[in-house]
Formats: sequence, structure tokens, C-alpha cells
Amino acid sequence: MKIESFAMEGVYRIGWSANPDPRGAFGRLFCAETFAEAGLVSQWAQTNLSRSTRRGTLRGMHYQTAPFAETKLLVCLAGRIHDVLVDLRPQSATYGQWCALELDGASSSGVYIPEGIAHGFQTLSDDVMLHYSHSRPYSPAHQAGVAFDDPDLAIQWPLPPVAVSERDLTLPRLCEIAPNLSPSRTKQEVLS
Ligand SMILES: Cc1cn([C@H]2C[C@H](O)[C@@H](COP(=O)(O)OP(=O)(O)O[C@H]3O[C@H](C)C(=O)[C@H](O)[C@H]3O)O2)c(=O)[nH]c1=O
Repeated sequence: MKIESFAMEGVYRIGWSANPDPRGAFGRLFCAETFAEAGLVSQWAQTNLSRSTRRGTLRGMHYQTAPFAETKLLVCLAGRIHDVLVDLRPQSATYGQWCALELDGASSSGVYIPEGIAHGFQTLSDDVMLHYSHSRPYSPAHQAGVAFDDPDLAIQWPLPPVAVSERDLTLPRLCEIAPNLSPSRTKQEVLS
């Protein structure tokens, strides 16, 4: 299992160190001790599976508000996704900016997403399966989000979005949830 910092403070790529053998492979994806030693959340409240059937499916940008703000460990088990993070932490050097990475099931690659980051993805293949670990329970009353097509963010999505939920089509713009954020800080992809 590899833990590598990525683009924004507190975000890490998580790599699955597979041990191949004639049957296939086996490897560790999470270890509470290793995560704790690295200063990462090492206890999860809930885990979820997310299945998307069509290439181009876009979900996001989602987060939970306090006191249910959550850290997520996301692992791609099947298919490929373009994963996007938006930094909503006012004290962060990358506040109001976004970064992106590709995750795929072939390598079971993952990303560790700290509290204060809005998360979304677009599938790059049919039949995507994702595994989520959440540090806090799901709380519908604390579900929040930012528009995936916010013009101030100008997130670059690789494909025309399909199968976007009604909720995601009506999420607020960043300027509505962070009025003090000057547009000059946004429109920049944080280069990894
Ligand atoms: C998030 C969640 C949802 N649900 C129920 C609520 C709905 O009936 C159904 C689908 O929920 P939603 O449309 O919010 O699912 P996504 O659009 O895939 O949202 C998720 O994907 C984005 C990209 C994320 O990062 C979040 O983890 C999460 O918001 O599952 C639950 O029962 N538990 C949960 O933890």
C-alpha cells in the first residue's frame, strides 16, 4: 500500500500494492496503523459502493457540512474515472481551486479526501464500481455541494456529462457558498 501526497494539502493518492500469483493478485488497501502513523484518519464510520453504468456519468461536487464534515477514502474497483476535488477550506493555500486525477480499477487506485474538500467524478468507461469509506455517518440534513459546471471554477470535464442527477443540476455556485472568495483564486487547476 502506497500513500503519496497529491496537489492539495491533506490529499493523498493511495496505491494498492498487489502481490501477483498464478491465480491473480492480493494486496493491502488500508491499514489503521499505517494510516495513523501517516497522520491520516484510521477509523471509518460507514462504507459505500457506487456503481455507474454509463461512460460520461457525472456525480458531484459533494461534501457534508459540520458537524458531519467527513474524510473519504475512495477506491476504484472497476472501470476508470476522472476524479475532481475542490478545496473549500478558507485557510488552505489552494482554497477555491480544483485538482483532478484518474483512478482505475485495473490498479485499484484510490484517493484520500480530507474534510473541507468537495468531491465529484466523471466515468471514463461503462460499468464503474467505486468503494467509499467515510469518517462520519451519512447525514441527509448535512449534504451540500457546489455546481460541477460553476463558471468561476471552470472544471475541465473530459466528456459531455450524462446521467447527472436533478440534485447535481441545481447545486449552488461557489460564489453563493463562499461570497468572500475572489474569482482570481479560482479558474486555476492545481497542478499535481
Ligand atoms: C452519499 C450517500 C447516499 N445515500 C443514498 C441517498 C440516495 O438515496 C442514494 C444516492 O445518493 P447520492 O445521489 O447522493 O449519490 P452520489 O451522487 O453518488 O453521491 C456520492 O458521490 C459523490 C461524488 C461523493 O463524493 C459522495 O460520497 C456522495 O455524495 O444513496 C446513502 O444511503 N448513504 C450515503 O452515504
